Amino acid sequence: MTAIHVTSEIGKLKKVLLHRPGRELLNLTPDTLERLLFDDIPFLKVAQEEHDAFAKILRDNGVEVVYLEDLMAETLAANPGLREQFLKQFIDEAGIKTEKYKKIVYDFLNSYDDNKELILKTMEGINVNELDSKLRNIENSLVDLVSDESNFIADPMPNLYFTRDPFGSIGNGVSLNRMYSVTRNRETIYAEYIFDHHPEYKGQVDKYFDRYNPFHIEGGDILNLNDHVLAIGISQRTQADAIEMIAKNLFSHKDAKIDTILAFNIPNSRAFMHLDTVFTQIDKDKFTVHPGIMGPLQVFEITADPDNSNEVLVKEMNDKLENILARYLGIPKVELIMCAGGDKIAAEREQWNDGSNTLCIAPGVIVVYERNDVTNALLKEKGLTVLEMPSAELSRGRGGPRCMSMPLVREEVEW
Ligand SMILES: NC(=[NH2+])NCCC[C@H](N)C(=O)O
Repeated sequence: MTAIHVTSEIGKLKKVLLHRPGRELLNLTPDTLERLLFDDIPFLKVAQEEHDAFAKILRDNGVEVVYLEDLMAETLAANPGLREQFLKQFIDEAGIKTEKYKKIVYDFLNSYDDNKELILKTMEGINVNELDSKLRNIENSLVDLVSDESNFIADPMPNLYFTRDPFGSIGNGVSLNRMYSVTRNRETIYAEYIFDHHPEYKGQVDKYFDRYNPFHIEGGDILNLNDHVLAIGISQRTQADAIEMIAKNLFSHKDAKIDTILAFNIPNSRAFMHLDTVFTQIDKDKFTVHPGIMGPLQVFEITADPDNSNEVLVKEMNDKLENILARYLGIPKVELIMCAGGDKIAAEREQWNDGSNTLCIAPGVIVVYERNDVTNALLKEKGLTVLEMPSAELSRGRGGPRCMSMPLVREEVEW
């Protein structure tokens, strides 16, 4: 079996990557919420219970659940020399500038013997008070003290439980993303180490995009329609330039099967930050859609330029969304199911709480947030198997079941 294998949004899910929300959520404060992309502070204990319920639904349905923190700890355990390199890179990317502080933080982190504890600490963030005893003997550094907006010498990474975004599985490879925000860009370091050094992934995973590229793209915008067509959102998080770049990389890669990308231009707003907040596939011929995007949505087809491998051909599709999807999926008809049935207020409320953001674990079988009862009732009426998870606290981070999961292996779909 290949380490990564994802050629659809709906094929039976075999293996998925999650991150159980941890102490990083305890380091959110009212002043940092906006910068750290949260709308409120979740109650950690309940958020963890909800997340465990999510993992249980997946396991009960035959999915192997692996955790980011475990893969990363295994990566360090398998490569004893790597800890030093990882810590130095982590410290640099946390924005710690002076040699003195670098050394203090390095020693502090390196004192964690257990690899998993170390990884969880890097995720949690480091408050300057934790280093106090070590700082007592040195002068404070003006550079580090004035450049820090909070007491954190390394910021927490509270968005890590949205494992959908730092990389995206495409066929047997990945897009290792450069993120839109400073706070989330640090998250991709874990995927970089896992794909480069974890015994199961090293040398097995092609990279179609790299975190050091100049343009940003996030996994919530990347949807695998089938083994040769991707949909990618042009959104707050994903730039058109990044899509052209990944298109060229995919079209020229000898092992990648993707020959067409549909770029969905969606309005740039907090509520619609990624394509998957307004649009997910739930069955071979069914998608959930937020009615708010139907007017402004533009779809572009991107294909290889047969005359010039450095260029791509781009064409605007002037047709109804359901017709475009049916054509590229090669099926007669597609049904779009509107969030909350299209009622304006209910649709806006439920979309805000990720009513359109479903995780499909087999054709017609989806995991959803329980709170979106109007949309969920409609999905049941349409014949879907709807697996509901609790969501009072997790939803405060503005992401749903699809955002909280990264499929690593799915079965092929018989179209
Ligand atoms: N794939 C998604 N829709 N992810 C949602 C991520 C939410 C997160 N707070 C952010 O702003 O980045």
